[in-house]
Amino acid sequence: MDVSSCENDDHVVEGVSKYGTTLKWFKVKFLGKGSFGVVHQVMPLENNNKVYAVKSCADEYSSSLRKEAEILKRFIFCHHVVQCSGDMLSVEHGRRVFNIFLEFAASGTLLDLIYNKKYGGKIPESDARCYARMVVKGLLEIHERGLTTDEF
Ligand SMILES: Nc1ncnc2c1ncn2[C@@H]1O[C@H](COP(=O)(O)OP(=O)(O)OP(=O)(O)O)[C@@H](O)[C@H]1O
Repeated sequence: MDVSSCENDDHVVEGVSKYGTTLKWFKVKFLGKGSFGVVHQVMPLENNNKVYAVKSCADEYSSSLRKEAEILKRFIFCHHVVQCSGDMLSVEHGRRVFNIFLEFAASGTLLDLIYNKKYGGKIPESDARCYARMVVKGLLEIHERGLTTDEF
C-alpha cells in the first residue's frame, strides 16, 4: 500500500484504505485529544454534506487505535454506540498516520456536555435521566454482542 503520494497540506488530507480506495478530507476543526489520538471534525472533499470525527495517531503507535476501530466495527447499526465507518492511512508531515472515521457527535462527550454553556457544570435531573438511559442502552448493546473487558 503506497500512501507516500498523499497530499501534505495542514487541512486537506488524502487517505487510502486497506482495499485501495482513496478519500480526501478537509479538517474543519480540532475537537480534542485522548489517550490514543487526536480528534478532528472533518468533511470529505467530494461530499460536503457529510461530517465525521476522525481520530488519528502516528501509524507506528496505532495498535490501541486499531483495536478501538476493530471493536467499534462490531457495533455497526447499534444506535447507542458511536459508529465507526472505516479506517484509512494518510501521510502528514512525512509521517504515516492511522485514522478512524467516527460518527460526529455534535455535543462531544457527556463530560463536554456537562461543562458546556447550556449546563455550566450541572445537568438537571430530567436530562440526566435521559443521558443515563442512553448509556445503559449502549451497555446493553455491547453486552448483547458479547464484548468483554478481556478484549480491551
Ligand atoms: N465522535 C466524536 N464526535 C465529536 N467529538 C468527539 C468524538 N470523539 C471524540 N471527540 C472529542 O475528542 C476528545 C478526545 O476523544 P478521545 O476519544 O480521543 O478521548 P477520550 O475518550 O476523551 O479520552 P480517553 O481516550 O483518554 O479515554 C473528546 O473528549 C471529545 O471532545
